[in-house]
Amino acid sequence: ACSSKLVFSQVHPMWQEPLSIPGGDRQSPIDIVVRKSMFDPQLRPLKVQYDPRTCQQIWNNGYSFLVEYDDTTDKSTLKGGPLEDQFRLCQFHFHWGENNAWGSEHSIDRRLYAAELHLVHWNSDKYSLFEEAVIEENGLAVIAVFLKIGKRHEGLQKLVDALPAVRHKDSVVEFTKFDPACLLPENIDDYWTYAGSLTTPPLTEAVTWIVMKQHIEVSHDQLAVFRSLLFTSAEEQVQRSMVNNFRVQQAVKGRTVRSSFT
Ligand SMILES: C[C@H](CNC(=O)c1ccc(S(N)(=O)=O)cc1)Cn1ccc2ccccc21
Ligand SMILES: [Zn+2]
Repeated sequence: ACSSKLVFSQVHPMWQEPLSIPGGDRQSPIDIVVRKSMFDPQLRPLKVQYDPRTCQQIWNNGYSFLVEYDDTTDKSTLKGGPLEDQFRLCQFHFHWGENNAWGSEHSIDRRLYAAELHLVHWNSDKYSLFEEAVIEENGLAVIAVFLKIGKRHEGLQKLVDALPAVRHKDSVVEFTKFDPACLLPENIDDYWTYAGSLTTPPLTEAVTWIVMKQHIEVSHDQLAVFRSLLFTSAEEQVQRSMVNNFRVQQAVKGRTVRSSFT
């Protein structure tokens, strides 16, 4: 689905930032300054209901690898938290660095993590397709979870084992019965939320971001397999490792980041 043309510079950041962005006052990612975030007692607990049977395939689209879900019915849904409507899971993907020192898109008081998981949902109460929702300001909700290097993540291993099959851009492999809830931290009640955008083109300002306070741990070797993926397709002469596929941080521009916890 991501047909947008990306322009790569030799050194990261991964793509040429466009000269102007529609609106441009609610871009993502950002640094979350904890002491400037506002506790909002009206934020409710998140309600996550994922059905592993809706898992379909893994796809290397040249900027990350996506695990895609059947979003033609309300089987894997997200509601509650800052959300007024019900949202449908359509895919999840990650962003990571060339080493463990950086790789996440968001940061907490400037602290970067080795990688960041994005679970992408669209507003199925208001729209009938992802493509419609992606251009609307209340169209998308993305849960972000930081990955820290530590103990091996058993649930992630099934995904890691499938990655060599999608090494090159545009490769797809069947991938079923994966429950993305296994990638969430134990505590999903503590999060920050703010109004933002997609972090890759078309950078549309359609995303309600929900950034988890608690990270998950993955092993060094598991993350190393992410770095064995390639940005380039099998035909290209020069192969380039898929690393540093994160966007540079954007100005907060007067936005308020709310927290669900004190
Ligand atoms: C957006 C879509 C491709 N991009 C995404 O789906 C996407 C999802 C999440 C993130 S992140 N990292 O913020 O979580 C980034 C990109 C394709 N597509 C659909 C309609 C459409 C119109 C113009 C160009 C591309 C278009
Ligand atoms: Zn992302």
